[in-house]
Amino acid sequence: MDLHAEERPHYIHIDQNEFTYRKQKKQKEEDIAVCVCRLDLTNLDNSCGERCLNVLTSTECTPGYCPCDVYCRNQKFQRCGYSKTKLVKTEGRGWGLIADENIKTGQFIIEYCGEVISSKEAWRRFLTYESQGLKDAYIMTLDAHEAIDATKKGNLARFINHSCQPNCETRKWNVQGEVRLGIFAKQDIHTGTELAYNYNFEWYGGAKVRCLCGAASCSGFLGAKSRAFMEDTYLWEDNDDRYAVEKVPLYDSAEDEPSLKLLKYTNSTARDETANVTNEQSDMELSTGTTPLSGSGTFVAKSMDSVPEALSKSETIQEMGLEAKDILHISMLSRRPCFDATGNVQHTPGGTSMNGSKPLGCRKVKIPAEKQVDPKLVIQMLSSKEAQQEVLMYEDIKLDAASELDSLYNEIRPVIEAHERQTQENLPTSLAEKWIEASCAKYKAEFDLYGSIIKNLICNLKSRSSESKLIGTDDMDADHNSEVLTYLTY
Ligand SMILES: C[S@@+](CC[C@H](N)C(=O)[O-])C[C@H]1O[C@@H](n2cnc3c(N)ncnc32)[C@H](O)[C@@H]1O
Repeated sequence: MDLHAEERPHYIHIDQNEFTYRKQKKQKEEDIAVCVCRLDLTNLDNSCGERCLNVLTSTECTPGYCPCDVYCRNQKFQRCGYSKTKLVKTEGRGWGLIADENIKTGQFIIEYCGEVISSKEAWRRFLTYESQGLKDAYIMTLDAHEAIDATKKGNLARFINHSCQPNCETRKWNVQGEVRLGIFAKQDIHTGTELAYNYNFEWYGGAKVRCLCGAASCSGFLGAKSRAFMEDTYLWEDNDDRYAVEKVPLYDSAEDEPSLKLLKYTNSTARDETANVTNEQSDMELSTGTTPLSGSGTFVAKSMDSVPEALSKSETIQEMGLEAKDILHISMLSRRPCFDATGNVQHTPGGTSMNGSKPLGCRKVKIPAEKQVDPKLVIQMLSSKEAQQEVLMYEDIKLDAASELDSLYNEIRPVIEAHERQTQENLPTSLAEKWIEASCAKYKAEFDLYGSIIKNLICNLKSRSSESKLIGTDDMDADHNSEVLTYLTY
């Protein structure tokens, strides 16, 4: 570092996160993800490269368990495999970090290290630092429950400044059971270029810092989309039209984040094709933003980790007419098991981005009604005993699968409650696997039941119409057939 000693910023350098409010997790052997890469000493570039199953799910290989052994290239966080960077003094933005080599798109630059603390503690520290007059803020969100504070202890990543048009981004990786925050290149970066990422969503820095990034699309403030910005009741400076209320950007998490529409479970009649839901309370959404609750009936959670937090909002859930297990069920089944490119947490819901959408709660949502088929009624329409027995058998299997899933939920409940008390234990992989298996079994049972109903109704229809042609009772069967056809249309 080309700095005079007296100018050097004061902080304690650490290479690994420190755990001050809880113990670091010890990964259980059964939870270690082992990839299927093959060590090829003649081509070491293949050792846990971009096609490694762990790399694809943003999980680092665990030393001693990777088939590529010491040649594994997927342990960059653990081995501090950083890009070369240099600390420099910027104009107006304090210290900053520049690239000290050419960096390629997607390249890991550095881990954001600091003290891992609870979100509650993060807010407490943020207010304390602010009251102490600390100008620079160094607390970043890790997940829905935790943050990293690099104010007193950290590494060079703490010097990376914010830009509204950044060349870097944050991504979360799973390293031996802990989530870790890394800074990655969003584009090719030439040596000597300042590194910057967008602090939005992740930053505990308040709304009072004017952004000097100089980008044409600059939002005016640091963390303009952060929770702090939205909640802060700061009195704007007089005669400064950058602080004019109408110029303060409105935050709509749906514009930036993938979201998942949760369909409300309805007991609507089979003839209801769709329901146009304008009632705000019927519009429920899981998205990946950090804002906890925005708008009545809108439910925003950050990640799989947030589901339990989401569940604790029991009032909202009751308003929605949803049971906690329904939410867990839907969210668990709709996750992609990887981190997304925008740096959001692993296992984000795989919904679509909703650019240009109206503010939440005002949108009209077309929700298809769930159609109910009663197998007992279907059985009455079937003339063959075998057909009736087959449908009954599949119905039994479906009921068993549903009750298996319900009882498994009771096993998962303590983990959810632990999350709510913030003494969090992650859901053990074995239990998560059981849940997925039980969910799949239930879907298969439903598929088999409805498949059997369709097949037997069609056979019934065909045999009745050929019989009635033979004995001339076409009209008598017309009513019955139209009833069957109604069911088949469902
Ligand atoms: C994580 S620190 C970055 C390193 C900091 N510049 C330093 O000297 O230690 C975040 C602080 O840097 C400053 N900063 C970062 N990006 C900025 C920007 N685009 N405009 C103005 N200030 C910025 C703000 O004071 C912010 O609280």
